[in-house]
Amino acid sequence: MLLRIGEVPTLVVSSREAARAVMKTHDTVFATRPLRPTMRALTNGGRGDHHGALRGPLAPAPPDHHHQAPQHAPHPLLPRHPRGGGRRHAASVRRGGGVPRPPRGHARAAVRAHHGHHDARRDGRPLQGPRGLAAGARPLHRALCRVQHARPLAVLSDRGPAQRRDCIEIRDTSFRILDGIIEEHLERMRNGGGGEVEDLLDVLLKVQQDRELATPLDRDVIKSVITDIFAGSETTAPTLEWAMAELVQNPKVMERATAEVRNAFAAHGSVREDKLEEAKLRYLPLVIQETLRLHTPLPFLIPQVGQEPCRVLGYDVPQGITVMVNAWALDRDKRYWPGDPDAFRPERFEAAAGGSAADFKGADFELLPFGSGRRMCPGMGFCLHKGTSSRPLCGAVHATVVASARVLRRGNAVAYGIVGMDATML
Ligand code: HEM
Repeated sequence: MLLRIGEVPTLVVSSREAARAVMKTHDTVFATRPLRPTMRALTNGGRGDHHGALRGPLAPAPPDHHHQAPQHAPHPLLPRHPRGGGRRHAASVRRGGGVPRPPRGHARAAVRAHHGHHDARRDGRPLQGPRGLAAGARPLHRALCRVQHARPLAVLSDRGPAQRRDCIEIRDTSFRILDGIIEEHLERMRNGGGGEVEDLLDVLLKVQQDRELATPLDRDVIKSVITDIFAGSETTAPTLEWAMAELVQNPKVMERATAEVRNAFAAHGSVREDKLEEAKLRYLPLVIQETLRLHTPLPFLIPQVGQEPCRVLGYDVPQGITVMVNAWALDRDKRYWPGDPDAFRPERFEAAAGGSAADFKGADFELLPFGSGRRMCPGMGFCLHKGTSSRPLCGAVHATVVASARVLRRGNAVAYGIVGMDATML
């Protein structure tokens, strides 16, 4: 379907075949995000992306960047891609070889960083070390929220100079706060770190000082990476909320999930995140998968733009056209989800009972909560927790749903949902 959004010709893709054509067959043609003037203002010219640090959620990358991206070199801050060893991660590479895996602590620091700003009680503290939210984190959080709110409009349209001025002000505010925090960190590092806990920014600054990086991380890139990681909570948090809401509204699903969790953790007396793997949960991952299907946080994924003319399912697609994959429609299409696509039914993924074998890792084009291809979500690995079942668990989401089963037992679901959601994402 061809739409005009304002003056932007936009191709909307709503079938599995068309999604495969765009995201797999012509992956390199559509590997770029549109960068209109408003988005350019908000993202400082899309800089976070051009340097291949952590791909910017709504920022474009030149296609050659993706062509050159090494196939097996995940970024030091990103966990490996669960299928394909990180091949989709655009990465900064050392000259003459792939990036060695960082010590485990670095990955943990990065993961914690993503969630830490939500709650000082947890030990995340992404940018503030052990001082938690004491100094600049609250203003930073506010500033980054403004960035997140400005992004969807900026990626879709240009509404003129006033919108651009707003975006520049929003960007400058967040960058100014980040500059202050970076200076504090550098000062601390110069003084030997004072034995404080290493956080995400420490990791980034250390990577920056690695002179062998072929694509250097400059300060603007670091600021963009941090902004991007915060953006990840815009998808994780609603997924959690929907998982809770569906559990509350579907007592049978709740009963089965709760029974599984109680049973698995009976020996421990309480739910423990560090025991998730050995708990061998099988039903709860299906609850999360069904939540991602029915409430996919980015219903049109993130727009891409064609770099050269091509043919998609026999149709000529001109260069420069914006493409949006309608994941929302795919998720509700009776061809792929027979019978009751609107119903919340985790059992539909029970392969042993004849259910769908589709998963959300980008190979099944009817289920694309994390997208697919070169621009697939690089944060998926942050959310995944490799379970012992054949399906991956969604780590952050999973841990919260598990924890909620405990709280729900006390009949406190709503209070938990409202008060505790962000605080317990990890
Ligand atoms: C439930 C959790 C999440 C969902 C459902 C999700 C979904 C998505 C989707 C659909 C895309 C666009 C993919 C495409 O166009 O093919 C995307 C891109 C992206 N996501 Fe996520 N995401 C999640 C969590 C995260 C987290 C935790 C992070 C960061 C730590 C993150 C960072 C990014 C980035 C940087 C991009 C842009 C990739 C690019 O443009 O190349 N996401 N995400």
